[in-house]
Amino acid sequence: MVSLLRAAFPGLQINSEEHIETANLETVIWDRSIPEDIKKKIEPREVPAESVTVWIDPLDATQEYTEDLRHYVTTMVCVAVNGKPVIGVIHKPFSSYTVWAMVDGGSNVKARSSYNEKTPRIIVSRSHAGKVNQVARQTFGNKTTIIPAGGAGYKVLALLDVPDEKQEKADVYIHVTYIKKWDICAGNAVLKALGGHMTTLAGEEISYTGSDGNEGGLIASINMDHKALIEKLPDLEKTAHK
Ligand SMILES: Nc1ncnc2c1ncn2[C@@H]1O[C@H](COP(=O)(O)O)[C@@H](OP(=O)(O)O)[C@H]1O
Ligand SMILES: [Mg+2]
Repeated sequence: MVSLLRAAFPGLQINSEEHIETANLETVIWDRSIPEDIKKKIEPREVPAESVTVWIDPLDATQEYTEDLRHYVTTMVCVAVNGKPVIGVIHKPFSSYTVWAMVDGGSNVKARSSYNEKTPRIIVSRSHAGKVNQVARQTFGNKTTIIPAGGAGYKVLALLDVPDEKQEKADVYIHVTYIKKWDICAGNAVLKALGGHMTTLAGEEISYTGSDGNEGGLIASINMDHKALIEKLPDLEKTAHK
């Protein structure tokens, strides 16, 4: 993917979790043909190459992959323009399922028809949990269901209408520890394109340019009052997280 994008669009800033020496990159040529089903749904837009940052996570849920929990694994690509997430692709390689969405441009996925705002099911990290269980219970009470799961891509898919029997469903995704932008940009773009939100725990938009880390934690929701969710979070948790 890195090689293909570098060859097709020289000059783009491409940040991938996989660090490959440029000299070792096999050149993959893309003929620039876009599948018809996608072409029908998108409006091409021209932007200066300098405004674009691409974030690639070749294997999200690495820890779970090593435990043979393959349903958590995704591969993600995100295109940000001026730091704003615009195109997100989340691919589940082991069920050959792909979600894509473009802000103001179309998608192949939608939100579910209802979400539980009062006692939401919260999906959280199973391997980088930090204090997330405590935060979720403090915010939504002891009755709230906490679903530990692997992968940031998987957890965003849990908020959507995804026809994959191994995909759990949740109402809110919360992460309290440090996380890399290639883990979250695609999910952020998909949610934004569908009218949802992914912000830091303080409610700030995450900028997908510059440094590769997000230190403010994250909360993601769709078809909910996102601002009200943030207001419910304990103040202490809204500050920097490492
Ligand atoms: N504190 C932390 N520091 C660095 N990366 C983190 C992190 N917490 C989560 N991540 C990364 O975010 C992704 C989702 O995490 P989780 O499954 O715990 O929710 C994983 O990506 P990778 O599997 O691509 O490394 C994980 O490594
Ligand atoms: Mg990842």
